[in-house]
Amino acid sequence: MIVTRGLTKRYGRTVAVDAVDLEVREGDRYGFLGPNGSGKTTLVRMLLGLVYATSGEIEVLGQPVPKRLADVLPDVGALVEGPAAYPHLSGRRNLALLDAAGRHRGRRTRRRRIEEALERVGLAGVDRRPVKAYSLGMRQRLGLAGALLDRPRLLVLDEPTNGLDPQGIKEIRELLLELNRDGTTVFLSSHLLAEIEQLCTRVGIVDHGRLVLDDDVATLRAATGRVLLRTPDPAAAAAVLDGHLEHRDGDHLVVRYADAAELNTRLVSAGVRVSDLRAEHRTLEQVVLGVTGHGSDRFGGTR
Ligand SMILES: Nc1ncnc2c1ncn2[C@@H]1O[C@H](COP(=O)(O)OP(=O)(O)OP(=O)(O)O)[C@@H](O)[C@H]1O
Repeated sequence: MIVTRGLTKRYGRTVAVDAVDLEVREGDRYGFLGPNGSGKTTLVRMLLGLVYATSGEIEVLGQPVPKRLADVLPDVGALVEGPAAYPHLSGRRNLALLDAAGRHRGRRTRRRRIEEALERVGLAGVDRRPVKAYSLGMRQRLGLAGALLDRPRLLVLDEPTNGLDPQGIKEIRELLLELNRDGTTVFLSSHLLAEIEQLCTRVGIVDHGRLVLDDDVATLRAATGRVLLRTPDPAAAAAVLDGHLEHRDGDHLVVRYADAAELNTRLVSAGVRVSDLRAEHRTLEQVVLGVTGHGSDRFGGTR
């Protein structure tokens, strides 16, 4: 759906995007994660032909960009850096103009397309007030509605939840999940770890313009081989688990054990009561820390 090879963008001495090889496959929910200033917006703009690369290649939907941009754009819904809209017109009017400018579709069905798009982004009840009276969150939703008018195969979204409150973020996440279930590939950039962790199937981590990691979220979050255990009988548990015990703090035990279910059986058969037991998984934050040395202070783990 998206392939880049050696994609580079320089602004004078600043290398905003540095030799990025990216591959987004059909059906992915791909999160492009990086701290502010790491080059996310520049890369997104290059994908959409808004900025020319200094060097490297881009393919979107199998076509070279920017060469075949006109063929590609009708199938791509995009939202970059705060959506543009005519501030003195209503949201519906803005969508009508966008729809008219898009690929040739019947005027008679325009109203339905607009109402459907507004409905999907939670703006169905919006009145006639001009966009300049909208909150940032409403503008963001309107931008998304615009990106959905064409029922795109691919959505490219730069920080789509910027300016939204937690409820708004959740709604956008659910919307993107639903669109993805219906077959839309989603590529989004974000500096929010939690957002990527909750939404994405794949993650690319960018730091100072370089792609430092690109993998399935499930692989990154694989079990560590340790089990976190809580028991009212810690001494008895420690005796049973001789050789496997890594750490003990009161009734909390950290055990090196590959199979959590088997460990549970072993404890219970030995008469050790278990109040909590779970396989430990790496968090995305630990993964990010491992490859960049930066934690959620730079990545915005929470809002
Ligand atoms: N038009 C430009 N002219 C000069 N430098 C630029 C330009 N656009 C971006 N840069 C520089 O390129 C680097 C990457 O910027 P970019 O906006 O792509 O990062 P980002 O990860 O999207 O950050 P943010 O989340 O803050 O938007 C930064 O150092 C920025 O200052």
